[in-house]
Amino acid sequence: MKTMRFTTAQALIKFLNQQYVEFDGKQEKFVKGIFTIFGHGNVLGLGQALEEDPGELEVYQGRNEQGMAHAAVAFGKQKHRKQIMACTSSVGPGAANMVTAAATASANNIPVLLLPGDTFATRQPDPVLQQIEHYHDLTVTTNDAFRAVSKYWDRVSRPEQLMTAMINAMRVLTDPADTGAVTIALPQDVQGEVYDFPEYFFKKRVHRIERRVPTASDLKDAVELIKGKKKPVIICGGGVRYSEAADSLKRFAEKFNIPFGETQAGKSAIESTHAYNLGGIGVTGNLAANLIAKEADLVIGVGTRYSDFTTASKQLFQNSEVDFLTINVSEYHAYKLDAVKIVADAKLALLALEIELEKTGYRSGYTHEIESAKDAWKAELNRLYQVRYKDEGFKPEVAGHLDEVLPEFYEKFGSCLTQTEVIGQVNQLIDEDAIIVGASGSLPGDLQRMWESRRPNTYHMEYGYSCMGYEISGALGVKIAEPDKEVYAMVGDGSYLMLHSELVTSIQEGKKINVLLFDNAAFGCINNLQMGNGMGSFGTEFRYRNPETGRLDGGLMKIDFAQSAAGYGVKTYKVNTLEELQGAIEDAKKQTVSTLIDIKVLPKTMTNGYESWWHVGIAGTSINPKIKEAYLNKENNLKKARKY
Ligand SMILES: Cc1ncc(C[n+]2csc(CCOP(=O)(O)OP(=O)(O)O)c2C)c(N)n1
Ligand SMILES: O=C1C[C@@H](O)[C@H](O)[C@@H](O)C1=O
Ligand SMILES: [Mg+2]
Repeated sequence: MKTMRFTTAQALIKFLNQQYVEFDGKQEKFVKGIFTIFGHGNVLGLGQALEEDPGELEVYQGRNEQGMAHAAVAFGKQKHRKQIMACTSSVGPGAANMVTAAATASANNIPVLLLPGDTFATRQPDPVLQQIEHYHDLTVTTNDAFRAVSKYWDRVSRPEQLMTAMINAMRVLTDPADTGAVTIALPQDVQGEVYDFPEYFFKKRVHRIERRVPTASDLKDAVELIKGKKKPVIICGGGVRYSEAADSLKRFAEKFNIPFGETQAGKSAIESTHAYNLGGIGVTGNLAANLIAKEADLVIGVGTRYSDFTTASKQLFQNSEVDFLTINVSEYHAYKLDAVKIVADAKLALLALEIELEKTGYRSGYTHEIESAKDAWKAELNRLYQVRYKDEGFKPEVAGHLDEVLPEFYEKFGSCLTQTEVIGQVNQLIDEDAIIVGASGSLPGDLQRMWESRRPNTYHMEYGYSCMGYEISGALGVKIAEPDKEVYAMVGDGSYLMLHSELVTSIQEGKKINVLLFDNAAFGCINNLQMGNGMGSFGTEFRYRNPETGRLDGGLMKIDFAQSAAGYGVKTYKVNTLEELQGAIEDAKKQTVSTLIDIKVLPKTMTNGYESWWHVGIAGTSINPKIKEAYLNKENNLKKARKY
């Protein structure tokens, strides 16, 4: 047996360079690059290996481990899981910082390879700097925290373990039904230990991403179910994008006269103008999709996990005859809601189902309903585009909570922009093929409802974990994936403050991203949530501590985000009017460096719900009658919801 003498870290880098995926006959390198933040836990092992011979891996320098790992997740998502980035961190806090991003990857089923440094396998110098000593179990380290958020977890305590660890890592990363974060913990001494690896470990490996074929019996059951239904609705989930099944779904919808709603992950698989595209569905869905869903007698979920946001906590579908048909490559998701299942790749399943259903001459019973629902939403959308603060009798979309704050905000910030008019303008002004990136706050709701995707795969929303701080990191990852397109991070002030460190990395790399920062001086959506359920405004507006009350009910905090980002070398703009917004977006397009547009938007001017409900934990008893009322309301809605 021929062997090659390498350290564990050198062998790992050599191995990663030899991994390919094949999808529909097309081969591509699987690992594009690696984000690094070096510390004592990885610099002399993995760092040395990368300095000596990175192969074709592009080596990036992150700013915050969570940020860089989120950039890697966004890269994998935008690449539809056909190519990934790896991330290496030091031991202890560097590793812990990646745990959140691992969770984001696993919640969204997006592949990412995380390589945190670990404490010494030999234990000789213990406790090393940043080691937590668990007196009851010396094998437990910070990296065990990744177990709860990874789809595969391993610790390489001897160099030869690297081989089985990495083969399993690749198995999970390339499995469409079970992909997510893969964490391989690397003790710092082991990274530098030498071993004679068999040459065959480094041979080129091609991992075929198989399209699972639907079975004849699954198809038969599905056809039987559909045949008896008059008002089916399709849910277009993220699986449609990952399986590249958009054309098949379009044809299926057209042929059988079946409308479809979009989840956050599925949105922009098909352009918004398509006659059967109802737009966003669920808690953050629009009027058209939710009206049709309410009446539907069959829900056909394609590549969806049926999250609470998609099903409005299982209360959206009110037709007493409603049944579920699920097409999903994952058996786990297919089993939900007692659905009739086709456990298969979305594209193959839709193609096969089309053939079988066509034989029956099936066509749904819709006549004018799809068009009427779309027209009603179009009229509402036009109204939202034109919500102007200065109009007489102005009432914000989320009215009756903090109406008095609007004049206060206007006076202090000098802006009378509403969030819905800004979104409308941005939608018109940016290029058709530009990609928007979002994750948290009120924007995902507004965008799922209001955003018109003109080109496929231009809507990138992380709403499996809805992790604040993803937006800017994610925009960097998307830009690395699609360098020729303009990328816009759509971010609230709260989320921007939580994490925007990779904005500096975008400057360093010359990877231009555009930040559209919606500053409403609040954790706005959470303020809506608490006040909408009977609470007061508590801990969610950005106000100074008031010495008179001792509470956070002083004046609003006005932050000059543009000025802070300018210090990084970002081209910035301050926007208080629609004219300024237009000018800023046009100018930003001409820039080669990253840009940030600091947009002051009036609180409470985001969209409100349409025909939907969200099950949230409300206090069962309180001295506040409004909370009692909210609790009763919850109980009533719960009666209308499926139990599981
Ligand atoms: C990491 C993380 N922490 C907490 C939350 C809970 N959370 C969701 S939205 C939100 C406030 C977002 O505020 P902002 O970004 O300003 O958006 P807005 O709702 O004001 O539009 C919070 C705290 C979260 N989603 N992610
Ligand atoms: O708690 C939350 C409420 C949602 O409205 C928001 O979009 C999301 O970020 C979140 O975490
Ligand atoms: Mg905010």
